[in-house]
Amino acid sequence: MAAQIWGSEKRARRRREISAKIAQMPELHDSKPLPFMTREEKIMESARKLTILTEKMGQIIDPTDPAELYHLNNEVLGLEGNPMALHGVMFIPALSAQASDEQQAKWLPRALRREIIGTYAQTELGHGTNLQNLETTATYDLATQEFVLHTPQITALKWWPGNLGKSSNYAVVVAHMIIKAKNYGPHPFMVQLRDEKTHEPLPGITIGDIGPKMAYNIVDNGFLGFNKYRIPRTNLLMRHTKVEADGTYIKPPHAKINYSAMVHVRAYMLTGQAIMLASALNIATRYSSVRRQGQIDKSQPEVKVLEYQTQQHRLFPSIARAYAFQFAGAETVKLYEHVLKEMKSGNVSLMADLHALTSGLKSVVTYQTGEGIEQARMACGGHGYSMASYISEIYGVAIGGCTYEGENMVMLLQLARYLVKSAALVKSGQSSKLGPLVAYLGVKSEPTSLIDRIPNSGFTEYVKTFQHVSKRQTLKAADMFFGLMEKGEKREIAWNKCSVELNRASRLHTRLFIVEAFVRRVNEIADIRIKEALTDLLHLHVNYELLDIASYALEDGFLSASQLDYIRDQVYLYLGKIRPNAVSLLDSWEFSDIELRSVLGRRDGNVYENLFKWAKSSPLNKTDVLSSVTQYLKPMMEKARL
Ligand SMILES: CCCCCCCC/C=C\CCCCCCCCCCC/C=C/C(=O)SCCNC(=O)CCNC(=O)[C@H](O)C(C)(C)COP(=O)(O)OP(=O)(O)OC[C@H]1O[C@@H](n2cnc3c(N)ncnc32)[C@H](O)[C@@H]1OP(=O)(O)O
Ligand SMILES: Cc1cc2nc3c(=O)[nH]c(=O)nc-3n(C[C@H](O)[C@H](O)[C@H](O)COP(=O)(O)OP(=O)(O)OC[C@H]3O[C@@H](n4cnc5c(N)ncnc54)[C@H](O)[C@@H]3O)c2cc1C
Repeated sequence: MAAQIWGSEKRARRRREISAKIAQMPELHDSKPLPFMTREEKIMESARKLTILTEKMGQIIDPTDPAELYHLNNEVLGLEGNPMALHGVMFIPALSAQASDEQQAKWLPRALRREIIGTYAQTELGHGTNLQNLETTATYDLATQEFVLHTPQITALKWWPGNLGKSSNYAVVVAHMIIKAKNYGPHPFMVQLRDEKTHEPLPGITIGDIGPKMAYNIVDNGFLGFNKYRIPRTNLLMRHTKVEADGTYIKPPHAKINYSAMVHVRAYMLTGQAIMLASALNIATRYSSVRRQGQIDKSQPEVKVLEYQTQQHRLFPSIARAYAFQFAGAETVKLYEHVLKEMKSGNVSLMADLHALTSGLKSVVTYQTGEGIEQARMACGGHGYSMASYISEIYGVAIGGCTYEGENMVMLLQLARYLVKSAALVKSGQSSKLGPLVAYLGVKSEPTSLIDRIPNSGFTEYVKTFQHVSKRQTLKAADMFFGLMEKGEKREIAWNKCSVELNRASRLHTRLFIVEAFVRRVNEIADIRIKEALTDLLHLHVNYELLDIASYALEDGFLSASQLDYIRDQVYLYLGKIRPNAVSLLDSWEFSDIELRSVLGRRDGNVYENLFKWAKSSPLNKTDVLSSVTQYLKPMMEKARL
């Protein structure tokens, strides 16, 4: 099963080897539990480990393999980030995709050797979503052949970029490029922020940390202002766009090609979210098979809480989602790598499809991951609320994904633009022009669903039902939009009035893609036992998901009330079938105790003893009487007693 999850036997084996090596290297372990550290201590601890990794990484992993890097990162540095998180996740990808060969030769080897640390500085205090209204300017000075970076007012301060505040000395900065008074829109520039020897901010740069956040507190998300700060013309990233010395602008082959670093993260973060969901579920499911509370049959001893159907219903559909996200994420990464290669050689024809797909997936996956992790926390009762479970930290980190790389509603609306264009093709009789991901929009469906009507139909009827609801909602939302425009509404006003319906269409389309990716994967599996276990999980997935969106299929009679009862019964049936495999389905992800960082989710199940040990190690317990008591509470009580 690990081979299915991680993509191959070799990958699963490599993960095990890497975990085993890390287990033998105490210098790479947390020196104490992260929840007991202050933010400064955590940052220090993380930087300490990063420097060891820089020295020893080659002995542990193949540093050119992103999957191995990511595993190393999760084991050693953990989910809460590190002082170089953005360096690997966005700075290097931005340079790789957007810098010319000459620029890459100059900067990439230095970045890869970690001579410099970089980040991606785009969002500002006043604008994150609406990139056209970013306010930082890069004005070309023809006389000196330099760009002058400037922050005209407080809302133009860069705000949020990870590791910008304290760690990075370089950044890819996105600014509006102005040449001879003409604004060419946001463009990426390579900018040195700090002196390479002293690490002091360079003159003309204001920089710092934005303060503690809901989670990710090892990352120094920062602010950045420029006061007429000059950089050479050749620091504009010029793989696709060029500015000649005389100010001539050569436009890129696609207007949004400079957004590739964002698409990179949107594509890669899906499996990251799956890992966080599976981690939280692994903790909750293991604990649920240790925790005994109450009886189902009063004549029997107390049961493991995992025996309760409500507990299974809380956890198991999310186990199915974690697998589904992992499989859909793996497909998306492959597609992204393919499109990136094509883009580099000038073929930009697949960019719109990739953008639509990653926008929808990013939104649905982060939202459902958040839901699943929060349910996992609640499923652990009181101990889930303790930082000893570590689930709240996983939740805080995962939920950030709903906002970064494009706020979820906004990204769903991006996919909706693509769906509405596709609907227009269907309506004008041009269904043959639909791309493969939306081809179903042009296919006439049966009048009613055949779920439970055709024996041994596998998942086909389920997929058709998802297709039906997705198609119907897309066409309905598009009709609403076109109808408003026909009545004379301006395009943008009409769009806003339909946006809730449009986003519903985007979610349904994305959920269909996720179901299809799960079905594709299960169909490929040769090993009978693995196929059986995953088929059970897929049964739970399709029935649970369909029940969740049933109103869309009920309102036009595509599904009947009796079919709905059948679907509900199937959910209960598969909860029971999955129960014996539940812990194994999560243990198969092979998270080590080092990586999980959870007292509740320990592999050995020795929860109570270790919870007590953990509590005793709290800094508050170093002394029996705290100074808050001697200084305030004790005098108060004494005064009251007089
Ligand atoms: C030991 C060391 C360990 C290191 C480990 C490294 C290992 C790495 C491996 C794995 C990585 C794992 C990843 C895990 C990650 C977690 C880390 C967390 C880091 C978090 C970092 C966060 C960073 C950020 O948030 S950066 C800032 C992101 N900001 C946004 O996303 C802004 C959102 N807004 C937008 O994108 C745009 O404004 C917009 C799309 C909403 C609108 O754009 P605009 O230009 O205004 O558009 P408009 O003129 O209206 O035109 C719209 C048309 O353009 C089309 N379009 C838009 N975008 C694209 C695109 N990208 N591609 C193609 N087409 C695009 C759009 O469809 C419209 O087309 P139409 O035809 O007109 O409909
Ligand atoms: C943990 C974290 C890490 C980050 N890292 C980085 C980084 O490294 N580099 C970087 O540059 N940035 C980074 N960001 C910033 C992030 O990319 C932005 O916060 C994000 O893109 C959302 O933009 P915003 O904050 O402007 O939200 P807003 O756009 O102000 O969103 C507020 C509300 O308005 C709604 N809204 C906005 N526009 C529309 C619209 N057109 N239609 C409908 N609704 C709309 C949204 O849906 C939301 O409900 C990070 C953010 C976080 C939380």
